Amino acid sequence: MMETYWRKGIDQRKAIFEVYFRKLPFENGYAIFAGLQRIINYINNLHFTENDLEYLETEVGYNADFIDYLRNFKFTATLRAVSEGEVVFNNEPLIQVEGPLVDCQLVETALLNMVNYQTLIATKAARMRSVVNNDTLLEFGTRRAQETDAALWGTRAAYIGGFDATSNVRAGKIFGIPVSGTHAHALVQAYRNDYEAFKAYAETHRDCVFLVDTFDTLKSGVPTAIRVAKEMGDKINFVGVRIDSGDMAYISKRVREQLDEAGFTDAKIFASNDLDEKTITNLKMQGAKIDSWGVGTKLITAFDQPALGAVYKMVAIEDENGIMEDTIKISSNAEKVSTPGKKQVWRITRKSDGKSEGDYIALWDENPRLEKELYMFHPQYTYINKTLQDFDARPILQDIFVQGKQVYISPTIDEIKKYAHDNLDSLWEEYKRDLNPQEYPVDLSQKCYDNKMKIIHDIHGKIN
Ligand SMILES: Nc1ncnc2c1ncn2[C@@H]1O[C@H](COP(=O)(O)OP(=O)(O)OP(=O)(O)O)[C@@H](O)[C@H]1O
Ligand SMILES: O=P(O)(O)OC[C@H]1O[C@H](OP(=O)(O)OP(=O)(O)O)[C@H](O)[C@@H]1O
Ligand SMILES: O=C(O)c1cccnc1
Repeated sequence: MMETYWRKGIDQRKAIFEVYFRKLPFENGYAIFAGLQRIINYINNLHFTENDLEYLETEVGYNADFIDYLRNFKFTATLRAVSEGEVVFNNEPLIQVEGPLVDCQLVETALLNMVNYQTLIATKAARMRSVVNNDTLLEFGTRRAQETDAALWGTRAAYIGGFDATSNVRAGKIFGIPVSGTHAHALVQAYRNDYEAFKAYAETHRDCVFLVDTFDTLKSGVPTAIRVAKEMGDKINFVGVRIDSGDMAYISKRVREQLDEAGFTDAKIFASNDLDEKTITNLKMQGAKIDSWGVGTKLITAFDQPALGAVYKMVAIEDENGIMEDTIKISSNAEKVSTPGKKQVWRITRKSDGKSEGDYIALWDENPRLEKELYMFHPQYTYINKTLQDFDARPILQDIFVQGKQVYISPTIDEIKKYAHDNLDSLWEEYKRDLNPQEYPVDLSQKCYDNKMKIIHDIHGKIN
């Protein structure tokens, strides 16, 4: 496509594309946006190396003149995005790329790749956070992730979404995420009995969590952990024990009793084994005495919904006279019809308590802050509507790159995590429950809606 645009002389025409997804993942009421930092790294490093060019010329078969064009390629578009940790919804622009058509086109798949995966994992993590309240959540997924890149960036997204720490030390190093972990069954198997294994571990570690289910949790694992903790006394910090199999409600209650009877009332019980938000909720309902949850496979692979369907759609293009024209993709499926025009997403909240009223998607030249009253209506079922007074409107798309230059200063990972947490606070509980949440209003301004209808009408007229 780049070559076509270039040979036909439209590569430098101005275009605008927007990224959005049509359906919230996991039947959740919201998503947590993540992926921007990787996009920033990608755009900052976007160029064709001599090695790339040689491959494109000799193996893929591009002509030398196009190869020269690619050699000189520099990303000069403007990219706007919502912040990482922002609570976001379906059918609203999350990223907007505005600039030469060829630049916008090149980045499509990379942007979608990064946003789709990381937003999915941050959202899954937030669902888990919502069911554990203040318990500790540990990310244990690297061994099951779809390869090492996903483990790293998935861990970062999980931390943004509400996990406390990770067993991926590289992710800890690169992103500044706390690292935490226990030990595996192999350590106990290497010594062939719990006592020698725990003792060896205790002699080489200060903070100790013993894995107690290798042979028999209640008859050997826990009593042995207690014995070693007593023998080592102040030489170690006996953090607790981990259980990784069996009926975790029943076992955790018995483990709690054993620890308490031995005087270790502060010792924590860690649990792992195929956990997700459903199992955790169920274990809590059964009164399981678990303080820390180690979650791997079902988090890092977004097990129950392994893909978020974000798309990249052109919303405006410069015509041969240099005039920007809004453009649309029409479909017989109403959900798949794109919304034309360059847009901003305004988060509307009540002035009195900062609580969410909905998102208001308006054309770029509109400013709902100037309105005394805001009329909001459902973009499909237009009879569902409300008129607001005393509202605040916050534009959530912000400049990240302006004409190819980064203007955005990335927050720290802990600022992003806190942002996600605070953002969720402004959302009503009805949108946050993990089962059958209310639909959050994502509405079009009247002008944006009329523009879309007019363009659909004009196109149908032309075809007919
Ligand atoms: N009380 C419980 N209520 C509901 N689910 C539970 C309960 N206890 C454990 N589970 C879940 O049931 C599943 C048990 O899986 P599975 O039978 O493979 O494990 P296991 O036999 O206990 O251990 P192993 O990993 O050694 O095979 C896990 O997903 C676990 O999280
Ligand atoms: O269950 P997950 O949520 O993926 O959490 C990570 C799992 O990884 C480890 O198991 P391991 O790879 O040793 O295999 P196991 O299932 O046989 O214990 C650990 O003991 C957890 O059970
Ligand atoms: O116990 C742990 O620390 C652990 C287990 C599995 C995967 N990652 C970490």
